[in-house]
Amino acid sequence: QGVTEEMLANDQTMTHQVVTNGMGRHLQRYSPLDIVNKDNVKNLVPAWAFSLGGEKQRGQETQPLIYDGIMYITGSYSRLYALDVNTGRELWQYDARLPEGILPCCDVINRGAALAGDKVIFGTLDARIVALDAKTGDVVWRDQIDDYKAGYSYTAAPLVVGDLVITGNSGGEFGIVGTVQARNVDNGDLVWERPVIEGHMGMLNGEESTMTGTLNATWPGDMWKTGGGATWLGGSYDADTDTLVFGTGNPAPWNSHLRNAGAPTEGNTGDNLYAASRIGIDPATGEIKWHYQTTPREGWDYDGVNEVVSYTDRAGNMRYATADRNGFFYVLNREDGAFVDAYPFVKDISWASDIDDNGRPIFVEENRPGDPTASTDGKKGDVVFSSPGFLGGKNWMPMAFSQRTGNFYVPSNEWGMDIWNEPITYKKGAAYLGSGFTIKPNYEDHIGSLKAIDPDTGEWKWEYKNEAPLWSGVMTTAGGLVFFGTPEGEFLALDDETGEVLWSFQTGSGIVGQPITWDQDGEQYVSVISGWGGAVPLWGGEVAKKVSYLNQGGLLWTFRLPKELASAN
Ligand SMILES: O=C(O)c1cc(C(=O)O)c2c(n1)C(=O)C(=O)c1cc(C(=O)O)[nH]c1-2
Repeated sequence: QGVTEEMLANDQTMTHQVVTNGMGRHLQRYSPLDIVNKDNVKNLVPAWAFSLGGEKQRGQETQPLIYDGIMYITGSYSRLYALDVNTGRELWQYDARLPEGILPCCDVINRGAALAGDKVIFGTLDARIVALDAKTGDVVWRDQIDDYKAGYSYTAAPLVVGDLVITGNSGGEFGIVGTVQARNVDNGDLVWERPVIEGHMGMLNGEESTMTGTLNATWPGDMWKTGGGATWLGGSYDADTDTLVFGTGNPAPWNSHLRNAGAPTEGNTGDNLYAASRIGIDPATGEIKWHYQTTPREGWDYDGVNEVVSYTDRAGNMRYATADRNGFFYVLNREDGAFVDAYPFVKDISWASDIDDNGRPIFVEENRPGDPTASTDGKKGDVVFSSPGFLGGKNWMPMAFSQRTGNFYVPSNEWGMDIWNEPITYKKGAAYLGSGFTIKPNYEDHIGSLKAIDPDTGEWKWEYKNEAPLWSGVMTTAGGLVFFGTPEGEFLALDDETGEVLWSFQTGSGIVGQPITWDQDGEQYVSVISGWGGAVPLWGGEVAKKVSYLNQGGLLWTFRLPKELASAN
């Protein structure tokens, strides 16, 4: 029988296993375990470590899953490993053996697998989805999400809801079209496909389905055909409203003047729906139920993919929270995705002065990169400094919510960029940006900034500064702890009320993975993968130079609090 729908639904409270990404479908990354607490966390010790081995040590972003004595992790270059959770020994591994010519934009990473019944399912950089027998690693079924030669790839953890496995796609830098696909989890048959760019037709049970919105209302000419909006971080399922929630990436190309977004015209807003948005989807049909666009008229690569966490606020309202690339932390209504409030979560936002009462940004027009056609040679538009930089006030690394404090713990970065636009035309499989950029730190002593944020008021309760940009997931526990890692290799536990460092461990490489915790035989365990990589070393420019001393790696660390040390001082 294996992993059931009931287990997926109750993952947050079934603390002896971890069967969902996000440690529960609400994506709170909050564990009710308090065996490890503020007093005894200093006694946490390594239980075992596992090396992913070989030369393929890069960007390890996985969140481990645990079921029936087995830990499942994915590794760089589309590999999946099953480990004995007691010893860390490898049981089996699957290597997707990627073809030449894959086009991932932002390193050869993977963020994790999904469990369903007796299968473990993951997506690969050549835009395939593979279902394996969870006990043996044998392939049960395999399917193609899209054409890797056109720039499609896949990096997210798939999502399982009932008898469907649901995936997004990557490739926004190549003018692909963002879609969400639902397959039958038993055999991989496509049930529906939902493009998220206006104008494209969807599919339902093999038939063409309704169009996503009104053709051309927000895009000029036929720019929508290669309009981007990659759904590259995957999504989540809100069972309380029976809604799939997916974020969509930047519209393509980056040069906003080619999409009417620079200067909207009569009858064409240049908002470029549904890029840079969050969308609610009906899991039965793939129809869009609601959308909220975080960055209309996008022009800075502010993908709208960041995770949407479901929670209940202090007044008892059902809310979503999401911390966007654009530097604003948004609160939405879970019933209909409607805008409730927005606050800055980084210090120096310069592209917009605020978000108005309708949830629309108040643009600072002079901080939009200029139109190259207005320049003397037509080749380079005006250079502007915008903050945050294109890698975002926060990128993909997930924040956590604490049911104990009611606060969010947001891994953010304080940086800006010089950015300019250039002419570009679409060519299959070629980068489709029409922009150039240089990321710049906003402060001498830190870029990374973990903030405890009260979602009701937007107040920052405390801030932990880190020299390098933060790129790891965050986890909170009922023991009053906030776990996360740094590119410098430290795995840290902070006090959730003060931000004080209570424990740290040097893992040997930069941490860009996502921690989990579970319990077994009355003891609490914590795991995280270490292995520097992802977008920062590739695209960070000046910042990449600053962190070029950091070593690659690939080690899964598991820590434990031995019973005899739980009460010791
Ligand atoms: O538009 C896209 O399709 C797309 C995909 C990905 C990805 O799949 O990793 C990233 C981005 N964009 C992106 O903009 C970005 O900053 C980024 C960072 C990372 C990473 O893993 O460190 N991936 C991606």
